[in-house]
Amino acid sequence: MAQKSKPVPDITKLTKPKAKVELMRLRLEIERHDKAYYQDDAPLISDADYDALRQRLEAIEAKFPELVSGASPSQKVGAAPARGFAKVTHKVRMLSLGNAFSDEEVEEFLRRVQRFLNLGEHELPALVAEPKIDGLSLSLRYERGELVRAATRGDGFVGEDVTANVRTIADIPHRLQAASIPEACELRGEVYMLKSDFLELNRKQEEAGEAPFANPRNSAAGSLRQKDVSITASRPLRFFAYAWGEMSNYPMAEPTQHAMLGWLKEAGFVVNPEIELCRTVAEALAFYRRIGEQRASLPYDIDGVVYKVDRLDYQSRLGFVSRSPRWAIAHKFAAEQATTVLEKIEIQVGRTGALTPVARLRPVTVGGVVVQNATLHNEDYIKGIGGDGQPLREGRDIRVGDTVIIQRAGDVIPQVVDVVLDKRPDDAVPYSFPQQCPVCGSHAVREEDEAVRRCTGAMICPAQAVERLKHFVSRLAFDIDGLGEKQIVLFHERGWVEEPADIFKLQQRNETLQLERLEGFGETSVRNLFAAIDARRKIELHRLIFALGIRHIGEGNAKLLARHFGDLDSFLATMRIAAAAQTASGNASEAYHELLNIAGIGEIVAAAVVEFFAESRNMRALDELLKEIEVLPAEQVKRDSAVAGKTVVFTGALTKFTRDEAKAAAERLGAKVAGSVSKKTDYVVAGEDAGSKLTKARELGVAVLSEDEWLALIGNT
Ligand SMILES: NC(=O)c1ccc[n+]([C@@H]2O[C@H](COP(=O)([O-])OP(=O)(O)OC[C@H]3O[C@@H](n4cnc5c(N)ncnc54)[C@H](O)[C@@H]3O)[C@@H](O)[C@H]2O)c1
Ligand SMILES: [Zn+2]
Repeated sequence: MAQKSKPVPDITKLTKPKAKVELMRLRLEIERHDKAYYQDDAPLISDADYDALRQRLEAIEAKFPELVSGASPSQKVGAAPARGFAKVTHKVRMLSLGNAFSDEEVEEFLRRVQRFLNLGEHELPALVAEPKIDGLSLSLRYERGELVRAATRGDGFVGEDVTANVRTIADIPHRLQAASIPEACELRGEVYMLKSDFLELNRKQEEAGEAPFANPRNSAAGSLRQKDVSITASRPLRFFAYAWGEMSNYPMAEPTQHAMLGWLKEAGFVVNPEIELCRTVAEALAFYRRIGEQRASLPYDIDGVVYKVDRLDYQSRLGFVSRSPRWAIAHKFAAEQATTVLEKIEIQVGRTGALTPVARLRPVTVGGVVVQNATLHNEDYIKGIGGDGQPLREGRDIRVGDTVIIQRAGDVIPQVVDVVLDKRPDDAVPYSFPQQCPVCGSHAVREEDEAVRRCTGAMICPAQAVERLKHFVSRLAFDIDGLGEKQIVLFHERGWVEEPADIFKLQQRNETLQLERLEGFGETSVRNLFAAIDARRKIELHRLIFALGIRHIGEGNAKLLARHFGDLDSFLATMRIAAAAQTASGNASEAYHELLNIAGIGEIVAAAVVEFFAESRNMRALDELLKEIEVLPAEQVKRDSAVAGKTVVFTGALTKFTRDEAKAAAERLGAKVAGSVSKKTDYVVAGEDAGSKLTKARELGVAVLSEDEWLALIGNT
């Protein structure tokens, strides 16, 4: 069923120049999705939509083979290793797999194999049929039986070094067990996560306020590719072994795919228990159907079946073409779909204020699972507009009462993919997306080029409250000793702190609240907490601005605003004028232009600031807060200091001051503090054990100062 159709040029009518342009467009789009999927573990589209892009590219290349270049996605595997990982060059390249979507394509694959090997029409090579696990492939190098290195596939040539992470996976032996062990071997397979473990992990992620993963595959990839190994260790990763790369010698006289699987098991690996050796195409296809029926009830996600020629001598004769072996093929499953009625559209407000539409469905079974809710992504998706502004579903919109097609494709979260127009009730009306947050009533806005509409009630929206309050007390904001995330969650749960001003009213209300009665809060700690809160009743302007939780206002922008306006009154006065002049089509006030003219503040940031102040609910909460605190004017930057206008990088362990102090002092003197060394850097201040930044500074000839030299330079000895 066509789930998505864009007005893309018809392939049969493409001229060569047009095809060239279209190939370029597809290549860029596929590369963008490859990066999101392989490097960031956060796909932007479903696998089915991604596969459709690739199929289109391949169809055009088949028509114009002379346009195939080495840069085409049809010639490449995965994506280059992400930054931050050491690189490992694979001794034997790691490949992808060709795809078959029908029985005919599988039969065609076998005929190709027979022709290539010069076999007779009835001489069918045996095939090993394996479930295609939806995880990420991993290569494990063993020397004299010891695990020495583990790497991801990367772009097939070079992968990411994940040795330390892999040592935390129980399914992967540190030492091989088998009777016969090659001197050196590289064993391969799939890292994956059980569906149940994935759901549990996502539940915990949500509780901790982290973004949930889209599906078990991304969750496994994201968990393995962690710089902090203890995070990997805490994730329930598993591994199926099914392949190998370099083998100094085979552990058996007549190696075959199935014998090697037996040996992998003997060596201590988990081998998938469903795998079967098939003698005929009929047997292979029967395996595909059986596994297809079991798919929903298997504890892990699979997206097809892989058939591999069993004899290894055949495998090596067959070799590979561009990105996949000739001796294997992946027979993919269709996405699981079902039809049901959309009963209601509800809007959920996320912790960051994003309004997400969710379809409430008449319950229906999709691939063995009862589905009652499905995502509708965003406002445009409901209207029938895609991320690129082009029509989706030929422009069909989605309405309450519609009969809809829903799909689960590798993704655990089902989605509504299409509408059956013939069944649309006569009285169905286009859905109108709320312009107000359903939780707090604040106006909700969409930024230019953003699909998401967000609640602007940053200071008061209950859906966002906990996140905002945590932000309010965070280190760069109010930074109150003894009032961390844990206490905020607790106070919020009890209804004691709903908005920032409440924090400053705790002491006054304590006769009724009686904080000292809470577990873990003695009299002393409560007294200390109140003292710490009092100490923050005087706060610098930039900390206050940062603490408000305005979208796009991080520490840097908060400082720009604070320095520009100098004190709270002039900041607020300008904001009020700008907010009053805010209209749907823009803002013509001088106040808004003043904001825009601040170096470093762009349109998106300026608009977000004004939206915040245009919401009266925020203003009320801010006024409440201001009754409790005194805001100190911004320290004026010295323009005549020795380091004014210079760019400084601090590196290594500093002993005379903390990083934050160093940064604040430098900025007060008009210097810019950067995170990395470049030609534009004026000074590198190196503490103890300074590493690559120091090396880079020397290479580039940037002045390197000790802490004392720095203090002397800024006249602070
Ligand atoms: N949604 C997106 O944006 C997006 C982007 C990129 C890729 N993808 C998805 O990723 C997949 C393409 O990735 P690919 O190039 O790795 O190809 P592939 O997943 O189709 O096939 C190759 C991979 O299959 C895996 N595999 C699992 N079980 C196996 C077995 N028993 N034997 C051999 N291999 C087995 C291996 O990891 C191997 O690398 C597609 O499903 C595609 O939809 C999605
Ligand atoms: Zn809200």
